[in-house]
Amino acid sequence: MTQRHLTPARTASTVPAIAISDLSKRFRGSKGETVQAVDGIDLQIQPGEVVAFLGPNGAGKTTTIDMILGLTTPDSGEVRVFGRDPREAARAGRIAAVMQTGGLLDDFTVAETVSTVAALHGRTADIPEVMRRADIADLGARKVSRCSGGEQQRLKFALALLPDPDLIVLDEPTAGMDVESRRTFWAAMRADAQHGRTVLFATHYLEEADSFADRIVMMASGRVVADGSTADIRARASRRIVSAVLDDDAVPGLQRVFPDLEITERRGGRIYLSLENSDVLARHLLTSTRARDLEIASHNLEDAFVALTTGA
Ligand SMILES: Nc1ncnc2c1ncn2[C@@H]1O[C@H](COP(=O)(O)OP(=O)(O)OP(=O)(O)O)[C@@H](O)[C@H]1O
Repeated sequence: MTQRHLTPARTASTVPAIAISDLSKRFRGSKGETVQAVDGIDLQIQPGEVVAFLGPNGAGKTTTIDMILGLTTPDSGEVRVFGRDPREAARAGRIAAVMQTGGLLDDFTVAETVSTVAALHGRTADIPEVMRRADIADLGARKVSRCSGGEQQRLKFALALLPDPDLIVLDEPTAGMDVESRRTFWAAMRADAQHGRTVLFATHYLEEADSFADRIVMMASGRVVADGSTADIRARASRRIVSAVLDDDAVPGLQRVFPDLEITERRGGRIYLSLENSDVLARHLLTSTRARDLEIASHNLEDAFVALTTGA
């Protein structure tokens, strides 16, 4: 008997898992106004990366994900998934999604749900392994309606694994779950990603992005406001913020001296600045500019997130 097994390790490929160029999408708001949900983003995700899309409500994460899945058509720009049109990639079983809501039938048991979808994909031989990977092997007899939110999401994760996709996209898969369920969900997902599957997930939780992603892409107001390895973003977040009362006309000079300088905020005549070496910046401000009332404050991850995503 021939059986297809879930691929244990994927071969490296030079084609990006996701290639997004100058992607935009507008909607008509409830009062007839134009909402620029996604505003010209560029992004490449390589095979095997585990990437978190992090951003506040309305940042454009879901709209971007919908375009990656081929559920929404861009107004302009392009999305390619493994070099193909997203719908073609989905038809070829290369991409699967775990969405926040919907998609399950309450009256089915967990096992019935998995077998029905497995039959559709011709993958019934993989059922035990998929259930084990999604950590639902002990829940087979339970009705979907009796499963907790976390168990239902793990079931959806199992269904997403059935076509053995190269890319899994999860849109806030743990929204509303308690800490323990979130941990179990991500442990299952993380173990699976170690086999080389590419994973893109949207989340509001910094801590989740930090624990489970190799790379964080922060979105705000339809734009990518930060993109780096989890370690980079953490380093940026742990930078100190130097603030001072400073005349506006001194700012261009500062930017010439420190090309990497970030202006994180201007409030009440005070300017808030971030540079990798805050000592050098503070010394320069005090000795070479008319800056006064200088303060240096440390920046936690939450503050960094707010500073980066408010587009300051
Ligand atoms: N179908 C639609 N019609 C009108 N406006 C929409 C539609 N879909 C999204 N928007 C708007 O586009 C913007 C981006 O929404 P999107 O859902 O992509 O953000 P998000 O980052 O996923 O937010 P959340 O974390 O709340 O899910 C928001 O202002 C939203 O109200």
